[in-house]
Amino acid sequence: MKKLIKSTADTSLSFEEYEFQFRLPVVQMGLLCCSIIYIAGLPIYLSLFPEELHGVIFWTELPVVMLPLWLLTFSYFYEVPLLSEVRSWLAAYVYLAAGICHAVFNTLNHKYGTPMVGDILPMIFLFGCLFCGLNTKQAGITSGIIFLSIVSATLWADYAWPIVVNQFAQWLFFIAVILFTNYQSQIMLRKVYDYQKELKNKSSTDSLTGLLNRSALDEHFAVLRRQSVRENKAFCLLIIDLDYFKELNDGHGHLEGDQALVTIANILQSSARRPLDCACRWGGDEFIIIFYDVVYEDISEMCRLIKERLQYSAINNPMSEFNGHQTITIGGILGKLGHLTDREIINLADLALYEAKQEGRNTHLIHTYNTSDRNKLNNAKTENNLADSTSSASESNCR
Ligand SMILES: Nc1nc2c(ncn2[C@@H]2O[C@H](COP(=O)(O)OP(=O)(O)OP(=O)(O)O)[C@@H](O)[C@H]2O)c(=O)[nH]1
Repeated sequence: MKKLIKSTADTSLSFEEYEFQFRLPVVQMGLLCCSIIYIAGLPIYLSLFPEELHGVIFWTELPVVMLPLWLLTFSYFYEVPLLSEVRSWLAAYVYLAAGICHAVFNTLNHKYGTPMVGDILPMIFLFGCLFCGLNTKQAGITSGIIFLSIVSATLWADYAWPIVVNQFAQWLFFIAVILFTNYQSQIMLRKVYDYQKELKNKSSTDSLTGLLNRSALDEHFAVLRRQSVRENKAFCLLIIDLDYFKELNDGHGHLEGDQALVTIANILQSSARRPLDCACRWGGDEFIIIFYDVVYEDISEMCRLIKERLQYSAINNPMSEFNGHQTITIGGILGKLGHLTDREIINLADLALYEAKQEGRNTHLIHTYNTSDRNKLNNAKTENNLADSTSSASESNCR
């Protein structure tokens, strides 16, 4: 059996999971205390009222409250196969059962002189609403039912009115304070969660283009490589470099240069659509895009589409030989790359980019990687470009 994670909550989780992780130590402590009190109280109670070993109170509380409580406590310390929703409903049930048993038995005690069961209700309220991590709605409904059972039992027991009023005021006070605290803690957690998420987004994206930055790419790489090894699937990493970008900056100014970077970033972002695909700004005028579970033909077509879309966006570059349009050069590596390091994969793509630049701009070159030889690149495939058959400059670039 594996112990439940106790580390600080992580914002990649959903809010419900985050809340569960965050409250876990408090819930565990609350449940442990309640379980110990029930266990420790048992011999004391039985030594005071030995006849109860055959009595209704003991034999009702044991299966109805104590065993579920111990099971619940156990499930919060160890990863037993309980769905989190089932665990939450079990908590609501234990709270209800403990509260109703308390109301009924204390009333029986008053009316018929049965043995006392101890005044632990305030603690039960605490454990049910706060420590068991019931959400505010569950806590409100269960507390309301317990309160009604106390009202009915107290009225049925014919307590004197001042006692009844005093008791109701106490329970109402407890319920109000605890529900309010529960609600506030939920709101506070939500704010912390949103804030952490925003911080994480800011620290993982490039402020100019909104694409992932290098550190986010590292995280993505780790997931991607694991998945690629597990599923024995290929993926492709492309490095995209703007051609003569320095000249665009010099000719049209840095603001226009920035706009060109945003345009290409948008094109790349909309090309990486599946969950394990990702687009990232690698730095300066270089971008990385990853496609998971693809074959050479898909990638080749994707490169063609990206270049075509860039051409339609009509960014002008004074140095361009292609109708004055800004162009890009792409180098990539495709294969079952999961066993390589991030650095090795990027170096292989960089090598392809370098070779593509040597051939001339506005091209793409994708190497395919053979897993049988880590040091050898096979089947180098060079492709060409820009499908601008009307441009003589483009034609001269075809190989
Ligand atoms: N506008 C703008 N320019 C940037 C940014 N980051 C880097 N650059 C510029 O990008 C240019 C990159 O120049 P180089 O690495 O020489 O590349 P290049 O001019 O595209 O030449 P080739 O890649 O060989 O075609 C430099 O002039 C940088 O100043 C940015 O965030 N905004």
